[in-house]
Amino acid sequence: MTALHLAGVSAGYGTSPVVRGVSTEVDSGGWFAIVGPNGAGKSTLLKTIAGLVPHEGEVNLDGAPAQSLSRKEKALLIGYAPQNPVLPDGLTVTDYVLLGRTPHLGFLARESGSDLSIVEETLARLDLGELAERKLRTLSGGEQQRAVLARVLAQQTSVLLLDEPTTGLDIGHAQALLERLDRLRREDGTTVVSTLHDLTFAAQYADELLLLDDGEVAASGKPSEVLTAQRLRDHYGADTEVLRTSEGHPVVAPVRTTP
Ligand SMILES: Nc1ncnc2c1ncn2[C@@H]1O[C@H](COP(=O)(O)OP(=O)(O)OP(=O)(O)O)[C@@H](O)[C@H]1O
Repeated sequence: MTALHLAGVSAGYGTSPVVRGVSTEVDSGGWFAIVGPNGAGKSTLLKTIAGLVPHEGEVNLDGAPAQSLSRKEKALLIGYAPQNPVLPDGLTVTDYVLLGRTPHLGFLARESGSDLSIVEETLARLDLGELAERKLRTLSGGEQQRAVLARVLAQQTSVLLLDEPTTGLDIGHAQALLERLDRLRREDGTTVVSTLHDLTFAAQYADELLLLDDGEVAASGKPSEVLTAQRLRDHYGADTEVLRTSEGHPVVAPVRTTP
């Protein structure tokens, strides 16, 4: 089943669109990574899917045009974690992650014991259990990033839109998070759409990559097809070698050009 369908999507902030003519499909339970150089329009495309930037063309979620869904319907379907979220710094980690349960509550209803256990379990999974009662503003950058992802995971949506989810995370926490997302899609059929600067991580976890450059699709397909040294030179201006792991996944290694 198709979780996300884009046809001829153009979007931006003013009169001239930042993203132009993007068409693609993402299967339910798939992992789709949007990659590309700084300013290519990756975050804009993700915000467009989340309904935060006006667009032309078709954005369909689970077969329904995104514009036809109410705010609540969208919040039950899509969890969106922005790249630089504004954090309400007076809140504790637990209270903040509980906000992810809001779409599941009835009008004026308070969170139930089951909402609290979902939050507790999510915090434990993201290695935040010991920080549960800490104020958000006292957390390190990587801990805050994990709290933002915990809020989105606690929302328990079928589609996750994650803007650079591994930014600020050390290699171990980044890997643990990506593994967690991978398990979610395998066990619950959650669809993951993420931007990722780390192309080696993108190649390990995503089954499809969309390479954006200057707002347009420069290439799309399996990571091993998209990630070539020539493309990385053409679109990032980077000198790289594309190596392979023992399992055959591409590893993008930057190569020093000066002697
Ligand atoms: N709110 C905004 N108003 C006006 N222009 C914006 C806004 N947000 C982004 N842009 C512009 O749109 C273009 C694409 O930005 P976007 O954040 O989508 O790129 P990106 O590929 O996610 O970049 P990065 O890798 O640096 O995070 C950039 O030129 C940026 O300056």
